[in-house]
Amino acid sequence: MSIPLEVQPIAKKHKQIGVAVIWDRDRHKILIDQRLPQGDFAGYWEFPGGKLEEGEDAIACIRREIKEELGIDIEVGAQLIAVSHEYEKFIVSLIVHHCYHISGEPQTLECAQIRWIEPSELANYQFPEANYQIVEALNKI
Ligand SMILES: Nc1nc2c([nH]c(=O)n2[C@H]2C[C@H](O)[C@@H](COP(=O)(O)OP(=O)(O)OP(=O)(O)O)O2)c(=O)[nH]1
Ligand SMILES: [Mg+2]
Repeated sequence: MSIPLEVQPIAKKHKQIGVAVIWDRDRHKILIDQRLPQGDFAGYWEFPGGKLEEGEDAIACIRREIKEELGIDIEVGAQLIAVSHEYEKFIVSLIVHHCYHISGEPQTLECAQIRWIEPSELANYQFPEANYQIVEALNKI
């Protein structure tokens, strides 16, 4: 027997996101950006990154997204953490890597603003809920 259409649960979209914790040359500060004033999580702070494309792994995704969003070249290093979180409308898996700034001045190509901060300052910024495990992992370093 089939379930009537109106009572079938709607599967939430699952987004796989490559995320960069970019360390400055002295490896003391990390880069965070503020999302644009429209769209999902408008005005929240985040670590730059975006959706994995077909056939791409997290490392290639992060390198591409950082070039697109900030216009800089980075070295993608070891994974810090992978976090999955269910939001009201979708599920995200964030694959987070330590990254190192190689060259170029970060530009606000797809975000409202950019800041270099010390990990201990993360508590002063509003991040999406999925980020709290990332912040915790960074505070343990
Ligand atoms: N880049 C990034 N995304 C994050 C973080 N935390 C978090 O929950 N996300 C979520 C918000 C978004 O739903 C998704 C990635 O955002 P995005 O702006 O790069 O891509 P998107 O999924 O909004 O793109 P689109 O559907 O509008 O095409 O991951 C984070 O620290 N960085
Ligand atoms: Mg993005």
